[in-house]
Amino acid sequence: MRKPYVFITRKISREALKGLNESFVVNMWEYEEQPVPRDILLEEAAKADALLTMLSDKVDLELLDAARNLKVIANLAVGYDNIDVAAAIERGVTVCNTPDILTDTTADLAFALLMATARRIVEAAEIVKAGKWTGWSPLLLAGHDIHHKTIGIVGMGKIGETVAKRATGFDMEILYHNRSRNTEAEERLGARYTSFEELITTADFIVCLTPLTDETAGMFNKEAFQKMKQSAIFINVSRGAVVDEDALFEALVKGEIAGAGLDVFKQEPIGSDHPLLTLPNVVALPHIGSASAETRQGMIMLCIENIARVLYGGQPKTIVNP
Ligand SMILES: NC(=O)c1ccc[n+]([C@@H]2O[C@H](COP(=O)([O-])OP(=O)(O)OC[C@H]3O[C@@H](n4cnc5c(N)ncnc54)[C@H](O)[C@@H]3O)[C@@H](O)[C@H]2O)c1
Ligand SMILES: O=C(O)[C@H](O)CO
Repeated sequence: MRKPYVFITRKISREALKGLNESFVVNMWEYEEQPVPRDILLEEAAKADALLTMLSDKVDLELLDAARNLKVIANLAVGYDNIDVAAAIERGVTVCNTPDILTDTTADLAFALLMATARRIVEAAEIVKAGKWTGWSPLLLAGHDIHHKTIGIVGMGKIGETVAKRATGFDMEILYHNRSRNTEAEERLGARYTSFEELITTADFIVCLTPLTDETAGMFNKEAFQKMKQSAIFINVSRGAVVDEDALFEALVKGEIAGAGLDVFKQEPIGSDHPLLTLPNVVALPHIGSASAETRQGMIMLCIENIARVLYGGQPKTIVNP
């Protein structure tokens, strides 16, 4: 009998594959930093019973139509905007993601990015390393306070709520906007539900943690930035396409908002000549929200477990139900 074929779209440790190797034929793209080229992905998908994909792999109609044997896609991310989930389900393909396991790690990064942007940590560290620190002075690199300010979280799901928990330690007032009320966060963390409009006009820190959907694409546009306080700091750890980046650049240049901390971009990797990267009040990170060694290892093992479960005819641990 033919052994099921599993294709992994990025290099991961051979050690992690032990659980799959016994029963399945496993192949992987042997590069850690380069995504698998589209033509190879399509060829592999055509043979695969299971794919372990990255958020940079587009799983669209073309791929799904080529993937006649495909039973499961395990995406190494909680976000699954790179996958046409409806089309996959229609073809009987199970789609899995990695929720929960990355929640605390991503919330840590979101809060670290907020702090780095508010307190100008990256700028300050660069000045010291470049030998440009000429001495202490009263307003040298004076940033914005975080404690006792108002944080507004757009997308109060698992990570949003965990960022809110961190904000309580800084005595912050917590506002949130979500598709539905999160009464647990209201009771446990004292968070207050507001409209999107109220949140963006009153918060000192606006943190986006929604998934990327048709509804959220471009939600942070020119109008939204114009409504924010001039002292507001915008943090995005969701997906780049929730932001109109030209509008964000304009808002920063015109002083309509005070700064931005961005872990994600519309085009990844962002070009080194992108206008946003020229601004000192932008802290830009290379999509590292969940990137701790422990969490990434946990995400990989969860994907492998999901693949094995589906190929053995069972239910995955974490399934995407849009
Ligand atoms: N930068 C990173 O490395 C990184 C890491 C993990 C997750 N993420 C992103 O963060 C997102 C959230 O992850 P999560 O685990 O908290 O997911 P989640 O599903 O628990 O939370 C998402 C929340 O967003 C809300 N939401 C959806 N559409 C909305 C809208 N139009 N307006 C307001 N709220 C809306 C949902 O109701 C939900 O509460 C992921 O989808 C992913 O895109 C990024
Ligand atoms: O959606 C996700 O999980 C991130 O973007 C990567 O961890």
